[in-house]
Amino acid sequence: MATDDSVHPEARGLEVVIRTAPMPADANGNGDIFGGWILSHMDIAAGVLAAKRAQGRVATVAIDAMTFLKPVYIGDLLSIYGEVVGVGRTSIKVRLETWVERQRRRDGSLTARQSMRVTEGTFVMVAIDEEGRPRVVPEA
Ligand SMILES: CCCCCCCCCCCCCCCC(=O)SCCNC(=O)CCNC(=O)[C@H](O)C(C)(C)COP(=O)(O)OP(=O)(O)OC[C@H]1O[C@@H](n2cnc3c(N)ncnc32)[C@H](O)[C@@H]1OP(=O)(O)O
Repeated sequence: MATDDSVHPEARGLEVVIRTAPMPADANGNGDIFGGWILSHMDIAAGVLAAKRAQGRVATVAIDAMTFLKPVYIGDLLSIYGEVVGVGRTSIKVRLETWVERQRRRDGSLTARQSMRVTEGTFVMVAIDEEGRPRVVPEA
């Protein structure tokens, strides 16, 4: 996946997996959105894409190259885009980008609408069976 900040993922044909709006309860002590909140949504997004590809249950085994590029503010509209970038015997690699649409500054005052990439990361998901053991990813 290209990581050119100037090219929106929708223009690159990536699908939005999760779209949500962070709330004041999701903020950290600085008033920005807690990284763990964003990460948990990315984990779910990776799970959705991997579960579709695996045609069933998956578990996260590793998160690689996770980068928080810019803070997320209360009032942002947050969208997670992603795609499957690799399939092993039992594992599926999903690359994700989180983007926000912003109309308010950190202090809540209105600003011109902006769109920016705020995180990126690669999640390794494993297809698992009913007992939680790795299973072979079926042919696409
Ligand atoms: C039809 C559907 C509609 C869709 C609609 C459903 C939507 C539904 C969405 C729900 C979305 C929720 C998504 C949340 C997902 C969690 O939050 S899961 C919770 C957190 N994760 C866990 O608790 C997992 C704990 N770990 C484990 O249980 C075991 O380690 C695992 C994952 C089963 C793997 O078992 P293992 O014996 O270690 O397996 P092993 O054979 O050594 O390795 C398996 C594969 O992983 C790779 N691997 C292992 N370790 C690593 C590592 N550190 N780095 C990279 N790769 C690794 C191996 O190379 C291998 O890959 P392949 O070569 O086979 O491709």
